[in-house]
Amino acid sequence: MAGAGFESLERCLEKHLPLTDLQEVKRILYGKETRKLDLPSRAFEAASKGDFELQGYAFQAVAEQQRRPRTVRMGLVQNRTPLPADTPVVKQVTALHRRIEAIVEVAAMCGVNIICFQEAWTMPFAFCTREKLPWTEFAESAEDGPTTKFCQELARKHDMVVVSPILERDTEHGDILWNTAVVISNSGAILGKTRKNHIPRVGDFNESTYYMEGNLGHPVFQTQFGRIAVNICYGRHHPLNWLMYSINGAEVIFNPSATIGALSESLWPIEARNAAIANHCFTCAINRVGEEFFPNEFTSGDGKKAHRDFGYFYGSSYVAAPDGSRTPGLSRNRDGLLVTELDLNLCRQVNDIWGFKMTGRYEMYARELAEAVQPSYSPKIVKE
Ligand SMILES: NC(=O)NCCC(=O)O
Repeated sequence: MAGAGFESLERCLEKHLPLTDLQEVKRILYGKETRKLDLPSRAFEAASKGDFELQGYAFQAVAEQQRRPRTVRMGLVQNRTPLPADTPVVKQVTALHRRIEAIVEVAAMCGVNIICFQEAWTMPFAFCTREKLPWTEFAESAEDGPTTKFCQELARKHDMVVVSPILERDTEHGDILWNTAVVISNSGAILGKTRKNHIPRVGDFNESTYYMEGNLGHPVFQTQFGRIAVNICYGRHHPLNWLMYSINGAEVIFNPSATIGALSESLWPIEARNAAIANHCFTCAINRVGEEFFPNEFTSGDGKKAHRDFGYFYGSSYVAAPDGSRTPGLSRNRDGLLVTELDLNLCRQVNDIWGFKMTGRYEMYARELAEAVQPSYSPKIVKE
């Protein structure tokens, strides 16, 4: 399994393929080419000084007669946890706030309107350990926790919508924990929150030890820069989850994630991209980077020896468009900011061409699914 040594699929192709082959391979693998964004040189300088990657691409839509282009810029952030997992909790959170603050400064230089961080961005991904303390101490109120306050400051300062996926402690409902994304308007007001609907029970992703499936449905947030939704990590394996955000009107669906190479790397380029195609919307797939080590050994329930690491988080964050095109990914081994310019008019344009909403036969599936979930249901298998 490749670790930090393998930088990215794109670099590998660029290194080994002759230019004409590369163009054809990219056309087939990535769809219509995304234009490189002309970002300010001071942004690249700041990124280089801050030791993170900066890439920018634009998706284009056709000019329409009756609608002006709805051009917005998204920022996707992927990062390592800067301090070891056994550092005191507040120090870790503060270090992550400082790291993100620096990246958001660069996003602001690049004119980003909406920024999204990775899943549970204020903490190491400690759910593999199945231990409660100190990990549950990373949980915060979505409404007035220190991280939400920090993000409100960022939003006001930079006139930017901030999507902040955190471990939430809901003090109004028995102090229970949730895997939540807080959506903060560019005014600094909290627009609302949304919760992870599908909880993994796979490999070391022992997340059901900590929280349950979300109970807020599929909210879509109307921001000044378009309608957005958040499908957190493992939710990307569930096509109906994407569909419901889309049915509620999402034009852009973020997928803040934490996933490792051994489990999902070959699925990663497909799932969010397929969701963009199937739902006539943009999707933004974000993954964390690097390795995380925990103080106590844990087993993975696979008969192998106990260990202290989670595996390799492979970054590779990218954006996919409704026409099936996608940006190259950020690297597998560095912190990064991916800036993308989208014309949201592309969603309706592709809908008019492919018509998946029109041909989706949702009433047929609603009826059949309603029958299929009844305990008395038996599969309709035709036998000789
Ligand atoms: N964080 C999370 O849900 N990870 C599950 C693994 C995956 O979906 O790739």
